[in-house]
Amino acid sequence: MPPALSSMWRLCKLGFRYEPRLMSIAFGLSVLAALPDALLALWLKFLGDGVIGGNDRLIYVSLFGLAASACGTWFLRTISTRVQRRFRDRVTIALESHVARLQASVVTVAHHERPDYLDRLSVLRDQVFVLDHMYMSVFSTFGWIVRLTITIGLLMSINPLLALLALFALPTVLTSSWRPAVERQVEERGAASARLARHLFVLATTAPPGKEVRVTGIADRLVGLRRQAWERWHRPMAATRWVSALWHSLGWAFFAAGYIGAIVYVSSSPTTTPGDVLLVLAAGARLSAYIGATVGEIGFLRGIWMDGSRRLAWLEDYAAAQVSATDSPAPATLTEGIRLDNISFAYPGTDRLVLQKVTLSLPAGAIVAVVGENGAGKSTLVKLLSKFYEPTSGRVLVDGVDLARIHSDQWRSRLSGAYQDFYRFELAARHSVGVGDLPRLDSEPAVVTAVGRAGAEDVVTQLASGLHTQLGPAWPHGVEVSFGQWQKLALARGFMRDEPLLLVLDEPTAALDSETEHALFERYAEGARRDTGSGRITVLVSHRFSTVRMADLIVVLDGARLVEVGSHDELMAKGGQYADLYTIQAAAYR
Ligand SMILES: Nc1ncnc2c1ncn2[C@@H]1O[C@H](COP(=O)(O)OP(=O)(O)OP(=O)(O)O)[C@@H](O)[C@H]1O
Repeated sequence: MPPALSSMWRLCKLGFRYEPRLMSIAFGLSVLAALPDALLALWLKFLGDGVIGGNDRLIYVSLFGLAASACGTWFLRTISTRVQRRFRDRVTIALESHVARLQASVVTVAHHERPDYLDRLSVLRDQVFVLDHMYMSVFSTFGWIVRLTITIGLLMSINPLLALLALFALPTVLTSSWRPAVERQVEERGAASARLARHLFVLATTAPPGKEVRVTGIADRLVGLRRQAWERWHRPMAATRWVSALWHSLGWAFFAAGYIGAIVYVSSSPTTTPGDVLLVLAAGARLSAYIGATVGEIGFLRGIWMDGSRRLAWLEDYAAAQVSATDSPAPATLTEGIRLDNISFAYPGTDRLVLQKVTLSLPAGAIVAVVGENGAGKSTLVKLLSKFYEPTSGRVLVDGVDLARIHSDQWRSRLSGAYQDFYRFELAARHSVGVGDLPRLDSEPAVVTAVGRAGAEDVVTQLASGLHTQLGPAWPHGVEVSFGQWQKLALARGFMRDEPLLLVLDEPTAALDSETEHALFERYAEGARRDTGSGRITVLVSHRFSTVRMADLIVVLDGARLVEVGSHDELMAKGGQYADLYTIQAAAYR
């Protein structure tokens, strides 16, 4: 089966899995609704022959048929529309949840960071809300095919040669199935420009970048850049659509010629009855309408819905391919620690190594600080430890077991993290913190403890309803808090789990002043050293040496390589890169 058809078939099966009964009824009704409509030409033939030949029985049969067709069409269409609406509502929710679940199930974060994947995902995100139309399109296409078959059968009952009329419609079928595919290719080629145009629009019109947009006076430039990006997408699209319109017109002109020829041919035959001519006129006219509708529906199917289903199938396959073979459970405690064994890493889709041959032991129970210039690879190291990516070469060993073999979900449930680019969960404050440990989302004592660990009590005290305050001004009774306050709440979220094996703190307090950060980590380090049961390793990325110096082990990265490892005293005594950086920063604070 061609890939587009097989992905559409997968989407049909998905709809059937979620809504088997509604889908079957909606499909059945669509096909049934085709019958009375298609038989109209036959009733007209009976009427014509009955009137001309004075045959009352034929007249009554035709009148009854016409009435039944009209009522049947109306009745079936009304019920079918209602059932379809219900099916579409329900299947849309099911598909949205399916896409959201699939995205979240991908164990790596490459699909959120690679431009080529982002383009596919952005188109899929837009399309998922309209994928329900695909089912309607498939049902309608079947309905139109039933109409077409009956109509061609009726024409052939007058003269088998009239079946050739359908051949005249072939060019329209071809253009309608080929052109949308070409249009989609052009659209996909321009997807990066379309995404840029949308991004620039958001940049120019939303609140977060608002201040900098005004201070820098960049608004006009953004508008200009957006226009250019939009035109880069739109110009080739518009040209492609013009060419499509031209091909469609030529196709239809060819069919019109065949239709006129058929009427002339039938009318000139001596055996033809007036009813036959009426049938050819009605059925021929309907044939063009049916072919137009079938072709239009197939065009839509190919252009939008098949394409959407192909993207969905891609996401399903991608998510499935990311499920690596894991056969080891995550350990309950760490005894030895984590070892990076000759790790090198390049981000997927690139070939520049951002970590090169890093070998390093993080002992169980240790607090490890990672320092280095911007872009040295600190966050990347954290991502590898979190299993957001697999190393390009080398291994991460957790108590001697390759992290690649440890079940990703289990490993994540043993992790905690707070990041510089934290997310603002606009929920009630207690939930915004509580999502850090979902099973205890509603446990207020657990949230209060986490808030205490992060030194965020002052943030909560200032909220009108304390932990019950809704965060985010866009929500009813929602309040805005400062960036630093958001960051403290994010840190509290990272501290929600009581016994993580690995706690990663990737510049989580960059918005706090250095004394507050220092006091916070001093308190944290004391607590962590007392609690030696789980063997928890804390990895802290920071540019502040006053905080870094209290770590048990300091790792210095420079240009993707590990250059120094040791305690503060050891590294100072060595007089290397760490000692230089520490001395410069200490002098600046003096
Ligand atoms: N998703 C990505 N795709 C491709 N390259 C990336 C990606 N993320 C980071 N990089 C590159 O990897 C290198 C290391 O980045 P990383 O974020 O690990 O540095 P860092 O030491 O944490 O820097 P900083 O102190 O500025 O946070 C950088 O050169 C960066 O450009």
